[in-house]
Amino acid sequence: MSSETSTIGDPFADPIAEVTRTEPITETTLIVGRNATLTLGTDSLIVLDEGFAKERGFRCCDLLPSNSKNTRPIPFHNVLWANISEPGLTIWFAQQTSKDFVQPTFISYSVEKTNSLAARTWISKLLDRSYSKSQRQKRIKVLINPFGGKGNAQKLYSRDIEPIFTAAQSVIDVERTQYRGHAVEIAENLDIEAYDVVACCSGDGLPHEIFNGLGNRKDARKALSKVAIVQLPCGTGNAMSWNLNGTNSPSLAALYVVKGIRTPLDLVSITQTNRRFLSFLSQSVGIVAESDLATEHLRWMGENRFTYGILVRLLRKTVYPCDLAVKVTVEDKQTIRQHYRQELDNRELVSSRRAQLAATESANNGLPPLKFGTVGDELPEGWELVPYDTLGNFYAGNMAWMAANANFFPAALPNDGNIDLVCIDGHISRITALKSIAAVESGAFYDMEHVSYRKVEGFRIIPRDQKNGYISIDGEKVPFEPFQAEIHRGLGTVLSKSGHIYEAPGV
Ligand SMILES: Nc1ncnc2c1ncn2[C@@H]1O[C@H](COP(=O)(O)OP(=O)(O)OP(=O)(O)O)[C@@H](O)[C@H]1O
Repeated sequence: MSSETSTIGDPFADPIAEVTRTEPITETTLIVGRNATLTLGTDSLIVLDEGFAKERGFRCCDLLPSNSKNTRPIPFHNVLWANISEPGLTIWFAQQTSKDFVQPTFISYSVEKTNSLAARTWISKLLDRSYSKSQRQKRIKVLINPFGGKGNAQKLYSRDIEPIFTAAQSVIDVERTQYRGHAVEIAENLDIEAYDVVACCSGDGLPHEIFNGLGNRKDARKALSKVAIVQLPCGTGNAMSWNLNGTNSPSLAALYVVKGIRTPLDLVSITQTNRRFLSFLSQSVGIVAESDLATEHLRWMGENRFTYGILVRLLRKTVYPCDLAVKVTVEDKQTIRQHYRQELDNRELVSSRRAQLAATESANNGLPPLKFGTVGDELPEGWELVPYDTLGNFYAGNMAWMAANANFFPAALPNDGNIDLVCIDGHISRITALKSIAAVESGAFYDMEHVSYRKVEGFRIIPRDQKNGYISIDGEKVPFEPFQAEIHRGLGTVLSKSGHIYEAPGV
């Protein structure tokens, strides 16, 4: 285990020291055997081996792209582990065999006894460069939903994911979920001192359950800040993996978990009747919820069932009347764009990306108190219920991509303390409606005049004049009843590629 994992004292301190290693690296080249050297380059380990030309002395699957006859680069990002033992020095790395697939392999060289101290020092520098800010040898609780997606999560785990974790010397503990809601119970009872990560081999359903299980605990805030929740995409909806790692490939996602940077994630409290629960992805009322949840009978259509559901409703000009009160933080698109662009260069520390705790609150407390109360309370001061008689689409997002190619919330940020809210009137022309669908994919959606896009801290929505309808929270159906939402800045923790933005194209 890396020596950087100590969190003694402040339970909200990130276990990964937020330091940039600036020590000068004087010895970057290691001579291995008579005819080979290993050099730490700018982004890659450069393997120079006279034997490559003859294909001798290089004990690996040997499918690396070749720079020259004798030289092969291995990007630091792909280096999983390195060690020295009796036979010599071995470096494990994830080898890209196609655009969407990596698999672990290794190179191995003998090292002279007299050179072993230098080799150990060199390995330590190699691992520093390969892991940078990411924690090494993460302790991972793996959850597999045997029924996720097409029911092949177990197969994907064994074939694509586990070998990467093992080669990276991760400490793994695997459990299969047995029934709906099982992951909530697992998170409620998890020994949070024993794990750094909960990795869900599933769609977006299991991460939703884990956030909620941790949120139900007496030490919710500590648990949510200590344990990072990640998705290894094995479901039908894999929005979490798309947003945080830009991929739907289980093996690439596994590599990103190994190299992931701890990132605080805003979470949203939802109150409905007497219940309070957490949402990490989206809340929708109307067309999006209905197109997803009311088309279960069309599962045979695959991903097209959602588009089909939307088209049918758009052509019928379906409306979803409601009363809506919103606590807006940024109203106009140009200011939102500036807000987003500022974040691109923001290298703020993990600790300051979480909401500050009031001095009186203990780190071990449960969920933060609700600033705006519950849906059953009087409207908070300054909020006003506005009737929306012809609302067509109410869609609130905490992440950008809602599915592959569905970048509904291009200005969404992991921890800016805002929910992005899109509202569209249901009486727009059919042509405009159809253009909007195409625009979501092309990226032109945000700037369309009829698309209202706001950043908000909370909202209350009261559907009316409809007997039955659909409300979707993170893709899960909840009762068709009024609900209120409120954001908590950086309450949760995930691992991401960048550490501060989503992988979807922004604004
Ligand atoms: N063994 C199980 N039997 C039945 N349901 C389960 C089991 N394990 C997990 N679940 C439930 O499956 C649901 C969907 O999970 P997940 O998101 O992983 O899959 P998905 O393929 O994206 O599914 P969906 O398309 O239904 O959202 C979750 O609500 C979870 O509680």
